[in-house]
Formats: sequence, structure tokens, C-alpha cells
Amino acid sequence: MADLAVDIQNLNFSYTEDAGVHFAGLNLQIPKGERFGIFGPNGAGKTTLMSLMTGLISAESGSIKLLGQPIGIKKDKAVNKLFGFVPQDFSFYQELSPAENLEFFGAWAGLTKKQTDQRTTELLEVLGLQDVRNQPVEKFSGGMKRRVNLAIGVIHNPAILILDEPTVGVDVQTRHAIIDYLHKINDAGTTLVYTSHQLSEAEDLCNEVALIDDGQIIAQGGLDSLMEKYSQPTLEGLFLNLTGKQYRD
Ligand SMILES: Nc1ncnc2c1ncn2[C@@H]1O[C@H](COP(=O)(O)OP(=O)(O)OP(=O)(O)O)[C@@H](O)[C@H]1O
Repeated sequence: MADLAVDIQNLNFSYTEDAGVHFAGLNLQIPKGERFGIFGPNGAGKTTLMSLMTGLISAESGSIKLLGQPIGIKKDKAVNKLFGFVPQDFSFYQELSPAENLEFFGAWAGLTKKQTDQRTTELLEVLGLQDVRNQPVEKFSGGMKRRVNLAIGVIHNPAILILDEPTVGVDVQTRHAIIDYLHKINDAGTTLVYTSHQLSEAEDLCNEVALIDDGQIIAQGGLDSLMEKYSQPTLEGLFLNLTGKQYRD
């Protein structure tokens, strides 16, 4: 369906037969324009699901489509231009400056030099990195590095942005700036697929959520309607109610 940003049908995946997360016949549909949160305890399979969605790893069977196009591992596939990915681990060259990193990743995403320069100026301005645009990233604070990581994920103005814990380890100012920026690009049409352990932050960002545990979706729906359904005033309460209180690591 053209109105789905993400369409996962009957997905089967496991790392090995007896270790790691198993997805058995997983289905997940995310409509275009959503701010969609994927939540679950440590080891639930959130990062694995994002790696499958972005073609970093391949499913054993089933299908994953982004805006109607099957995801694949080939670098030149048109579907790869439809999404941006902001991974949990920093994905840039530490010894390069933000401008140099964006130049590299802009070219990698297929932008012309002029397009990359324009996007670099816009993004460094909006993410508060203009003053350090030519300094090596390795000297930056954690918050600045997170903002560089985000700028790289959106350099090509993707229709879908997939973010794996984009605010881990940042201060309140950077958290606020990142969430604010994500709202802005969502207002302009970008679908967001996001995961975080910061559930209060997720409440500020997401309008629809899926809770996953042990490779299975155990609840999915609008944030407000799920909280009402399970009589929980917060996402944290909902999370504990559905996944229990025992440690998972
Ligand atoms: N490359 C791998 N090989 C084998 N097992 C793996 C691999 N990567 C992850 N796993 C295992 O698969 C399970 C799911 O991991 P994943 O990182 O997807 O969980 P997560 O929900 O993102 O967890 P967290 O909240 O801790 O980031 C875990 O048990 C993890 O140890």
C-alpha cells in the first residue's frame, strides 16, 4: 500500500538457532507521516529490527518494504535513498570535521556538491554546529557528536528517518534540540521510526508505538489509546505493565 512508510510482512529472522532474538512471522505496518516509537526491554530486538529495516542484515524470509519498495542490501538500490538511519553507535569519521563528514556522506547519498554544501549549511545552523563546522569531531562533547550523527542521517532529506536511541548520553539542551528538530522534519513530511529508553522523551515525540518483547509485538497503537486501554497514565507505566519488572540483561 502506497500510504505505508514501512510494511513488514511475515518476517522470519534469527542470529543463530539457540542465541539472540528470534522474529517468527513478525508483521508491522507504519503509515506515512507517523512519529512511530518502537520500545522494549534490553535485548527485545529493537536494534535488530532496525538493522533489518535498513538492509544492514537480511531476513531469512518475509518481506520488508519502505514506501512500497523492497529493502535490499545492494548499495545502488533506489530504496536506499528513501530512508536515513541514525544508528546508536557514532557513524562518522572522528578525525574529520562536521563539514567534511557531511561532504563525504552527502556524496555517498548521491547528492551533488552544491546540494551537499547547501544542506551542510542548513543542518549545521539548525543543529548549532556552525561555529565548529571545520573542527575535528573527536574533540566534541557527546551532545555535539549526537547532533553530527543526526545531521549525517538526514543529509539527503529522506522520506523516512530511522533513529536508534538518538539522544543517549546527551544533556537536556541537546535532547530538547534534537526532539524539536525531529518534530520540525515530521511536520514537513518525514516519517519517523524511533527507539529510546527515555520513555518520557518518547511521550513528547511519538504518536504511535509498538512494544516489543522477545522478538514479538505485544502491543501496538496510538500512545493515548494504549495508555487508556491499560489504565496507565504514562508510557513507563504501560511498559512495566506489559513487560514486567524483572531484569532482562
Ligand atoms: N550479531 C549478533 N549475533 C548474535 N546475537 C545478537 C547479535 N546482535 C544482537 N544479538 C542478540 O539479539 C538480542 C536482541 O538484540 P538487540 O540489540 O536487537 O536488542 P535491543 O532491543 O536493541 O536491546 P537494547 O535495548 O539493549 O539496545 C540480544 O539478546 C542480543 O544479545
